[in-house]
Amino acid sequence: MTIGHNFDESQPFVLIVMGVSGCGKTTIAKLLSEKLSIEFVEADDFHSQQSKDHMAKGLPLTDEMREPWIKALVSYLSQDNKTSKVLAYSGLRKKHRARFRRLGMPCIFIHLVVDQEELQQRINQRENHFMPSSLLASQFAALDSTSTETDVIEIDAAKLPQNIIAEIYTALDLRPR
Ligand SMILES: Nc1ncnc2c1ncn2[C@@H]1O[C@H](COP(=O)(O)OP(=O)(O)O)[C@@H](O)[C@H]1O
Ligand SMILES: O=C(O)[C@H](O)[C@@H](O)[C@H](O)[C@H](O)COP(=O)(O)O
Repeated sequence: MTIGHNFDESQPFVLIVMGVSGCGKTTIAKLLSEKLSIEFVEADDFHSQQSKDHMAKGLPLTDEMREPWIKALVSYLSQDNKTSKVLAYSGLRKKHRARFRRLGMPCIFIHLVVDQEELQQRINQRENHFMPSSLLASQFAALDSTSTETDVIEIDAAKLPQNIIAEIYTALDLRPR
């Protein structure tokens, strides 16, 4: 999908790299922030210790538990609408994605799509992270489809990071830097 003609990179914007655990949100969002020279925001840094402990035990968050997390994220982003940011955030729930669209800054979602088998391997290889791969099934169960949302670019993310970045650049019609 190409939404480049609706996207003006000369004005402050928020790019939200989303998807289930292990799809590459942090990896791709960090690369984008470096290439675009804009702030990187990691949604995992906004979880309470209680939520992280809960997930580390193999228990999924409920929407009720996600609520303070979403509030903290939206509150952080709404403090500054003058500088662009790239956020790594799972964005599984449609009603939560809608909250970011009300920030008052153009907001584009990049949904990284990877199959469960590949994700399982990635998560098992990842070190120093609270999220176990046993939560993958519940991640897919919580994921509300993005296919009807016109500001979401769905990217097949089972490829090399540099190829994913190239696809995002094409979809958003970003200037090469
Ligand atoms: N495109 C990719 N191909 C292969 N491995 C990847 C890719 N993107 C990320 N990874 C690896 O998969 C693991 C999960 O990536 P991460 O960026 O932490 O995902 P997320 O933030 O979505 O949970 C990490 O070990 C990372 O190095
Ligand atoms: O890097 C990851 O594995 C995910 O980003 C993960 O840490 C995420 O924060 C949780 O999945 C909690 O949120 P959700 O249950 O809403 O995805």
